[in-house]
Amino acid sequence: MSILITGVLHENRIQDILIKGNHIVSIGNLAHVQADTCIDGTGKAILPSFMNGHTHAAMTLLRGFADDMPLGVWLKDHIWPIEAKMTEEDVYWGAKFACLEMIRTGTTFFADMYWHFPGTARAVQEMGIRAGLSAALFDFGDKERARQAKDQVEKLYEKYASLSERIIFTLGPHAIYTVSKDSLAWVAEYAEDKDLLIHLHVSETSTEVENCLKEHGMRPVEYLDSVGLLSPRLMACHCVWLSDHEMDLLARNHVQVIHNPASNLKLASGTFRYQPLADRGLNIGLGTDGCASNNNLDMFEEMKLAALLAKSASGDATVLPAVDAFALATKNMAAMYGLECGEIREGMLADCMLVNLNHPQLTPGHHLLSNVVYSANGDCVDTVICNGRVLMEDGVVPGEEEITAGFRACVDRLTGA
Ligand SMILES: CSC[C@H]1O[C@@H](n2cnc3c(O)ncnc32)[C@H](O)[C@@H]1O
Ligand SMILES: [Zn+2]
Repeated sequence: MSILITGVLHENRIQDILIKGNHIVSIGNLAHVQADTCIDGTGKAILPSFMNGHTHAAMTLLRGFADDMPLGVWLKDHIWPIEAKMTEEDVYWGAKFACLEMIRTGTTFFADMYWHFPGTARAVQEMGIRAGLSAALFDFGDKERARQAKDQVEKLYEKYASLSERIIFTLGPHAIYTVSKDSLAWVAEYAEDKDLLIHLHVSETSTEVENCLKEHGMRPVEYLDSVGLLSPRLMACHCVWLSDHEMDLLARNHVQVIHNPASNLKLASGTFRYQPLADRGLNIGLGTDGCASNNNLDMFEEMKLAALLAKSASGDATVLPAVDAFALATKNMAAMYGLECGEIREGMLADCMLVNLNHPQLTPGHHLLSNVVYSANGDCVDTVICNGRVLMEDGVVPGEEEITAGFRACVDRLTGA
């Protein structure tokens, strides 16, 4: 199958783009080329689609369910009790609805950590999107729970590690306060053995640091180092409360960091220090976190918040310029997952979006990436392609009504409405 996008803005020039199979094969004047599908790119710009580095997709079910409280209370008193009632079917519809929102707002990859892994995997398969799905692991220090959790991870690995070219299987130990030292060490070994990435919440709140100091006599990143978890395999989410020594440890071990600006702000977790981490050469990506702490999956908003926070935290308006904020959501994430996407170039995977240049928030067009980062939102996205397949054209995602109905039915059942 081939797709020809004609007359689209790419790197300040009007060009044609040819996609064959799942790759971008040619960029230039392609007036002579025939393709199975033709998309008129007039008045549009092509950009790499976004990659959401940390979310819990099915938490769309809990959007607006518990707001305006700190992480500990939010998780223990509100989120975990209702999550305990969720079925695989709920997670499937929650994740499908999340995929719909992501596609509509220009995202074609998400890194997920959630319960009922098969539900999310099924949604990803059906929606045509790409994902890094982590097998969640919790044991709360209980030996029997740890045994069961590891068993479950191994079973999921057997079934999903090579199931689909669009799913990357990863490990998801939740956090140092919910996973025992033995299980964290097991995760490090298993990841090495099976060549897997690890997705973990790290140093999200000051309480996490205080408790770690009390229990282990060291700070969270030092503790992770002692357990053997620091390596380029680790995608450390949040990373809000880091000492200089912890930043050095992350850099020395080439750990990858995911910034979650909206969630950190909403839960008042603290301020991510972008510049000191960037100065150390760390690869930094961007994520929304789940819909119960954001409360949407729009990566445009996330880029803007990341840029504004970095400037404010450093007192320097030159920090995290638009082009770098865009990289957080695209090519930095692609590097993290070893995917050849995140840029529009010949030979790259055909994961891309067309934005509507006539949208007021992209007008006037002095500088496209400035507009994309500081002005636009998901509403500016017109067309989305993932792995060479059109998932949305002219703002239409096929099957949207059915997905919304299935999703609403789950929310009603879950909340007894
Ligand atoms: C094992 S499934 C993931 C688990 O994480 C919870 N969660 C969502 N957002 C956060 C956050 O910001 N910090 C810690 N844990 C979070 C989610 O509700 C699931 O229970
Ligand atoms: Zn999270």
